Amino acid sequence: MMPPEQESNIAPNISPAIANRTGDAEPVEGCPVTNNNKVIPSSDNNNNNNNDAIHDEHRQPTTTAAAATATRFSILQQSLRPITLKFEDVSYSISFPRKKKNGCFLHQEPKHRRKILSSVTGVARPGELTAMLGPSGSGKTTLLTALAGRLDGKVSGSITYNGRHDTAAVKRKIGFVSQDDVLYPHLTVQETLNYAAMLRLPKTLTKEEKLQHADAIIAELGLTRCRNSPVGGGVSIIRGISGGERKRVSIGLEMLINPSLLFLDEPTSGLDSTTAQLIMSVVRGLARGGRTVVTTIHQPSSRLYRMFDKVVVLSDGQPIYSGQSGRVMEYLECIGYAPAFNFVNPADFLLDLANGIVADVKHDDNVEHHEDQASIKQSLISSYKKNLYPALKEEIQRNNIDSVISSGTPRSSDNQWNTTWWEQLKVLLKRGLQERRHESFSGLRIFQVLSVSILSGLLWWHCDHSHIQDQVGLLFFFSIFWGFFPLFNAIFAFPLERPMLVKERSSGMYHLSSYYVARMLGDLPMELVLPTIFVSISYWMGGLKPSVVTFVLTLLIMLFNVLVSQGIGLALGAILMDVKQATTLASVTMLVFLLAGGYYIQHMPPFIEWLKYVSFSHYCYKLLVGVQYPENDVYDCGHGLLCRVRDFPAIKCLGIENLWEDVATLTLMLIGYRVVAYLALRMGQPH
Ligand SMILES: Nc1ncnc2c1ncn2[C@@H]1O[C@H](COP(=O)(O)OP(=O)(O)OP(=O)(O)O)[C@@H](O)[C@H]1O
Repeated sequence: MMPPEQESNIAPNISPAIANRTGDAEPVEGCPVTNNNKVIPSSDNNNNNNNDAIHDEHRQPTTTAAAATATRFSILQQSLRPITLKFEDVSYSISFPRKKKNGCFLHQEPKHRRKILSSVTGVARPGELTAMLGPSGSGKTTLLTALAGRLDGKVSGSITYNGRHDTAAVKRKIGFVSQDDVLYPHLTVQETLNYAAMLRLPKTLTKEEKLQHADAIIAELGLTRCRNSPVGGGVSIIRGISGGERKRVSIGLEMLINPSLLFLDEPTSGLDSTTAQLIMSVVRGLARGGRTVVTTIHQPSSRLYRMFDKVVVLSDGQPIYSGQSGRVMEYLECIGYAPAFNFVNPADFLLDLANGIVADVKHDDNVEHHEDQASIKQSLISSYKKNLYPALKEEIQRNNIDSVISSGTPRSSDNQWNTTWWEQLKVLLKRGLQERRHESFSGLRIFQVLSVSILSGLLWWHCDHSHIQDQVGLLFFFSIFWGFFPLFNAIFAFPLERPMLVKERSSGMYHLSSYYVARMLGDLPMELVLPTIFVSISYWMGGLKPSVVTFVLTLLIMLFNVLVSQGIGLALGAILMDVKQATTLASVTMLVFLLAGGYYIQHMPPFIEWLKYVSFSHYCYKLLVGVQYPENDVYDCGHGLLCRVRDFPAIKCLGIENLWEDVATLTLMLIGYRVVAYLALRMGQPH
């Protein structure tokens, strides 16, 4: 292992041979292919040089790209810190509740455990591209997520980064490209990378340098042509850039920080072979730049397979090979699984074997061959344990000593946020407003509010002051409509943004509090403008008190109501993180609040009367009525008599006494629900 000062001076484009400085493992008796320590220049690997250039017809002239790349490297070169990833006996299980029969568990334990990963061992070094192969469901994604320190639940075994177990110290040096592209669909490619650059690049860089860096990535990934197109996709399936371009944007987001350790989950899934080749060339170029790159891949072509330096092959969560990609066939031949043809794609051959299929295996009379799939898999697992595992362990043990000596203490900058809290808030707010501008002021929403306000204005058209019952009906409608509407909008906020939040928080991009405040502030324009339009129309059409002061107070109460209702929606969404469940619960809650609001039932049985005290609609309704009908307000109650409005039965039983108490209760609710939403988010997110 290199001394630290030597490590940190590795230029981004160092050769893998320089990056790999480790001792040689002893060959294990029986099979010669056990040297996992070096990138061996096999004929396969030599061919890879042809792939280093990115063949992209959409790329900018090389001079632009080269200049941009030079800028990028000069800005971030010092942040590249080679990381050796070692994983030893990594195992992972999940537990499921057992099915009940006649109310009883079939087995003694109420849960059963399923092993997903079993004792996976390997090493990935700077400059190397390591691929995880295996059939679908073999545990590749689980292993990748565990290695990136992002797997929920307990992972047994040891995972170290330069000999250290602590992911927090290297969190911001790790890039993770998930299988599904988690991107904002309405932002353009340029905006996506610009905002990420503003959040992820160190505060030592100026805004211009950050944007310049984003430009360089766009050029380098051949995204210049589509830089101003929306990313697309998402739940509403917006038409945007192609799947391959979207994948490149995802990779670009991770390239921005010049990660020392890059994980990619099936970066080529669903892409044509040329685009897959292009993406893997980019990935390989990143590895050759001194990064440690680990990727899962489903069914690589032989061209792609040749790009890998190492492979880890899984079968039902158990490793059957872990080592040099170029020597896998030699190893398989040695353990009696020689291919029947000369030109076989090693990846196909490996996947067949991992599935327990030996159709393409040369028949050798001297070697005993199992027929059933389970025995074949078992035989491969046993061979791995006998031939490869001891050498891997020995290599890890030997290098552990070097790593501890060479890794030194983590840099203080590794644990710091890249940007200040205020900067995060500003960028997140701007990004949120830009992303949600369509949904916030969509024509449909405006139409919805306008039509309901005009309809209610017509229904209550110039309602006479003596028709108290009708007027309080309009006020109650105000409080209920603007209780439902913002609540159901707010419910979607966190469940829909969860994947993005988890992804960005896992990368240490921002404080949860800055995100939370930005999200709340970002929603305000829509939450406040629409009710203002509504009240302005319905109030005057409905013939409520023609006083500007009363109108303004009514509007303020409505806006207050909207904020409280939004808080409940945010809290329900954050607690349940499931739109369907949250919507169901919200409907029940609002129904209860509506019934207990004080309009429909004036004399509730005492044992259930408490419901009205938790209903924000009740307080809002009381305030609206209190403002509309001051203490000494009178109405014509027949026979030429004038009666006090507050003595009207529907108002009297509301018990309007001290309106400030209602304001205080609503304020408590306003703060309380938001605190609950924040705490629920915090508990469900990476810290
Ligand atoms: N949280 C979970 N709950 C239930 N099953 C899980 C969970 N996580 C993983 N599994 C199961 O573990 C196995 C491995 O899953 P994983 O996603 O790692 O496989 P994979 O090799 O990446 O598959 P693919 O190539 O299809 O993406 C699968 O059978 C999957 O169903």
